[in-house]
Amino acid sequence: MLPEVASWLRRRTSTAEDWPPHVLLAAKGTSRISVVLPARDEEATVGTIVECIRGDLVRRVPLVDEIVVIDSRSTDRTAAVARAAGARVVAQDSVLPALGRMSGKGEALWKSLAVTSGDIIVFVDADLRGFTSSYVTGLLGPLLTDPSVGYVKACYDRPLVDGERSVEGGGGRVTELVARPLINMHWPLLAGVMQPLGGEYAGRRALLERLPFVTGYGVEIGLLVDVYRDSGLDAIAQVDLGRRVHTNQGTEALGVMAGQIMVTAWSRLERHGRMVPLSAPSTALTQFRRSADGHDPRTADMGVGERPPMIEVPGYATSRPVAPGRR
Ligand SMILES: O=c1ccn([C@@H]2O[C@H](COP(=O)(O)OP(=O)(O)O)[C@@H](O)[C@H]2O)c(=O)[nH]1
Ligand SMILES: O=C(O)[C@@H](COP(=O)(O)O)O[C@H]1O[C@H](CO)[C@@H](O)[C@H](O)[C@H]1O
Repeated sequence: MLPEVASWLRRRTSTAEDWPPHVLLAAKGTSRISVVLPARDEEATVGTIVECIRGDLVRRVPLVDEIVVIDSRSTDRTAAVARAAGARVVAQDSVLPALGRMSGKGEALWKSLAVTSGDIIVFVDADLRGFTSSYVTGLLGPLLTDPSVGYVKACYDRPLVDGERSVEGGGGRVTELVARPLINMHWPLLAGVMQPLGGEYAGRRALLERLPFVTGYGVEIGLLVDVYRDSGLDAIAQVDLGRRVHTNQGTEALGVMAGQIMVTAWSRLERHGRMVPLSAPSTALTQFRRSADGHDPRTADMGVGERPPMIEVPGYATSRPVAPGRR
C-alpha cells in the first residue's frame, strides 16, 4: 500500500460512533442538511428508512432539514409509501424536463441537486434493511466538523443476503471484482477507499454542483474519481457504519452494472489521463477484511507476466514431439 494511502487511512477513517447526534447538532450552525433517497420500486423498504431518519434526526434531534425521495420511474407504491412516511417525493422525470430524460440512479441523484436546498447532501439507498440513523450521522460527522472535508463515503461489512441465507463478505460483488481492481490499477491513491461503490455518501453542495454526474450505476465511481481530481485525496473521508444489508440483484443485472462502471472508468482515463501510465498500471491490489479494531488491509500482486508465441522459441519446431508417420 502506498504510504500516502496508509496515512490517509489513518487520518481520514472514523466510525459512526465517533459522531453522536448532539455533537453534530452543536457543529451544525446554519448549515442546511438534505437527505436524498433515490428509489426505483422500493415500496418494501423506503418507508422504514424515511420514518427512521424523520424520527431520530428531524423530530428528536433537529439535525436534518429535509428528506427527499427521488421517485425513479417506480412501478410500485414507492411514492405513496415514501410520502406517507414523511418524505417529499419528486418524480425524476419532472425535474428539468427541458433537458430531456436520461435514466438510472445517477440521473436521479443529479436531479436531486435541483430540488433540494441543503448545503450538505446525504445520499442513502432506499433498498436498505436494518438501516439506522447512525448511517446519516456518521456521514455528516466529518463534513460538519472539518471544513477541509468535502466528500464522505461509507464503509461497512457487506453480506450477500438471499432470503434466510446470508454469506458474510459475499456482497459488494461488483466492487470486489471490477471497481477495486480498476481503482487500484489506475487511481492507486484511492486504494484506501474501502467501499468505492457504496450507495451511502455525502458531500458539500458547493463541490457536488460543479461535478458531472454519470447516469446509471456509473455515478459512484465517476464522482469518486472526479472528487479526487477536483479536490484531492484529503478532501475525502470515510466512516465505518458497521454492516449494510440491501436488496441484492442477480448476476445478469450486475453484469450491466459492471459494464457501466468500466465504461465510466474508461471515460475518466480518456478524459483526464491516468495517474499511472497505461503502459505500466499499478499491479498492487489492496483489499480489506474486518478485524477486531476496524479493517485489515491486505495487498496482493495482480501483476501478470507474458510468454512469447511458442513458434518464436528457438528449437521448438525441431524438438517438439511429432506423431509417427508425420514430419
Ligand atoms: O434507475 C434506478 C436504479 C436504481 N435506483 C435506486 O438506487 C439505489 C441503488 O440501486 P440498486 O439497489 O438497483 O443497486 P444495488 O444496490 O443493487 O447495487 C436504490 O435505492 C434504487 O432504488 C434508482 O433510483 N434509479
Ligand atoms: O458494491 C457493489 O458491488 C454493488 C452490488 O452489491 P451486491 O453485490 O449486490 O452487494 O452495489 C453498489 O454498487 C452500485 C454501483 O455503484 C451502487 O449504486 C449501489 O448503491 C451499491 O449498492
